[in-house]
Amino acid sequence: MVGPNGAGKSTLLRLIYRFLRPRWGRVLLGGRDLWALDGRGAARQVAAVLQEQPTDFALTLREIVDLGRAPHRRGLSRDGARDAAAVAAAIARLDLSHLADRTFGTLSGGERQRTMVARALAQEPELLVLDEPTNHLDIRHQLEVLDLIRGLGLTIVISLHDLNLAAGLCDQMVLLHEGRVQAQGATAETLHPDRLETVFGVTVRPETLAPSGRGHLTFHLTYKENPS
Ligand SMILES: Nc1ncnc2c1ncn2[C@@H]1O[C@H](COP(=O)(O)OP(=O)(O)OP(=O)(O)O)[C@@H](O)[C@H]1O
Repeated sequence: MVGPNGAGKSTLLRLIYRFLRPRWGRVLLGGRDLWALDGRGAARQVAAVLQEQPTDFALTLREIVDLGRAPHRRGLSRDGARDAAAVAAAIARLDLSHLADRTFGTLSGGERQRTMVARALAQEPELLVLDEPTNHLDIRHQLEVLDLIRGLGLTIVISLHDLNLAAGLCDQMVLLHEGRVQAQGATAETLHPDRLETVFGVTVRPETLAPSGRGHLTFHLTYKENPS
């Protein structure tokens, strides 16, 4: 999902992870209305990694990731070994094992972001919602998180500001503008330069990267006096 600032990306994602209840329409997952499930049932289906991070600064990284197991627990009963294995696997997958006993407050922005992705994975959802997950990440961790996302085998709904990154990652795209769906469908058609120029108010040039030969969009401010 892409669109300019204020287009409604976070709002649409909030509807999908049940933070906002739709005033009309429904959010269907596998044909089932998410609001027909109880909160715990919905949390077993949908996990979210948000731009806002938790303020549980005194908890350790492992404890934060363990919070992802809450929807799988019933009352006081819990399958400790199963939970611990899911938590450890998620932490290892995000390359955070060496930091597992550090308190959240002492982690860098990028380490916190990866912790939140690990918590979402520990939740073992069917659908993962990611709101700008590469914020705070250096280039290596951006590539790693995106690579991880590609390999998860889950349905993922993601908002990204980097249109080239989005084009390389997503099979289907929704382009939002002023609270409405401007276009949706296969990524290449949705991100057509003419449409992007209208929505973002910039000049868009399709270029070809050398030596890979891959397509790449560049963006330029549009000046009336200097059309080049
Ligand atoms: N709780 C709210 N109350 C009133 N207006 C809101 C609320 N949440 C969002 N908005 C408004 O709705 C519009 C869409 O906001 P949203 O956060 O969904 O945009 P976005 O596409 O995620 O933007 P960005 O790229 O800047 O993060 C904005 O104009 C925003 O100010």
